[in-house]
Amino acid sequence: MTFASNFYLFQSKAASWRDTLQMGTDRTDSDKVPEFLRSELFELDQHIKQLGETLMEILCEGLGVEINRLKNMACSERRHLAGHYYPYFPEPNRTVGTKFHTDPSVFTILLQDHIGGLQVKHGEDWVDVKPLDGALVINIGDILQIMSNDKYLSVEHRVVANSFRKPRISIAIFFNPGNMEIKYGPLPELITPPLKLAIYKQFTMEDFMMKFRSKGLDGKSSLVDYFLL
Ligand SMILES: O=C(O)CCC(=O)C(=O)O
Ligand SMILES: [Fe+2]
Repeated sequence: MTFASNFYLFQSKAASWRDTLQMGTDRTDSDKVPEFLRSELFELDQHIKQLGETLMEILCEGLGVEINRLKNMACSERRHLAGHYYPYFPEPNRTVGTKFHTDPSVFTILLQDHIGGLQVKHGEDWVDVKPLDGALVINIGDILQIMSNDKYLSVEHRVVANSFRKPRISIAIFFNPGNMEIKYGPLPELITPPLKLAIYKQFTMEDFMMKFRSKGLDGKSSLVDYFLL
């Protein structure tokens, strides 16, 4: 479990105006998770896992691959929660809530409250993702972009600094692959030369995490670019 107010506070040009509490929700038995919230977190995680796996089936259907393909590659096995708290900031043009980035995950399930501030890049424009009561936002992440060989593209997004007089709260749950032994990359059944060639190389999650840590939270993925063939 970690608590931080920036991705890399000392390397970033601007500090993100937020505090973030992060924890792996697939390891709620760990003594790193305070005992008083272990059972609630476990219950939340069961629901999230089920929802994530249903989404994976739908995404596999969209790709035209066997519906359990992503699940069988352990894509629902690592679940990581980030609880963000964006305090009121009186000069919203001077910094951001969360700098623009794509999520490195397979995908992310995001719950935002009614304050708003999340934006996605559409062409050259930033478009507000307006809060909708009871709705969850699903962000495609870099790993799914690579596994789908660019059929699904990871979404560039950011959060503007919160100029409302109340704090904004959001909860993101990242789904990450959990198998450290196998290689990830474009699913072979999507590659049918000479018409469809693989765009990315195969890599282990260790390679991927090493690259992610060295890159930081910075713009549209040099992370996916790094794995281009
Ligand atoms: O706070 C939000 O709405 C988005 C947070 C986010 O993009 C992230 O945690 O990766
Ligand atoms: Fe994100």
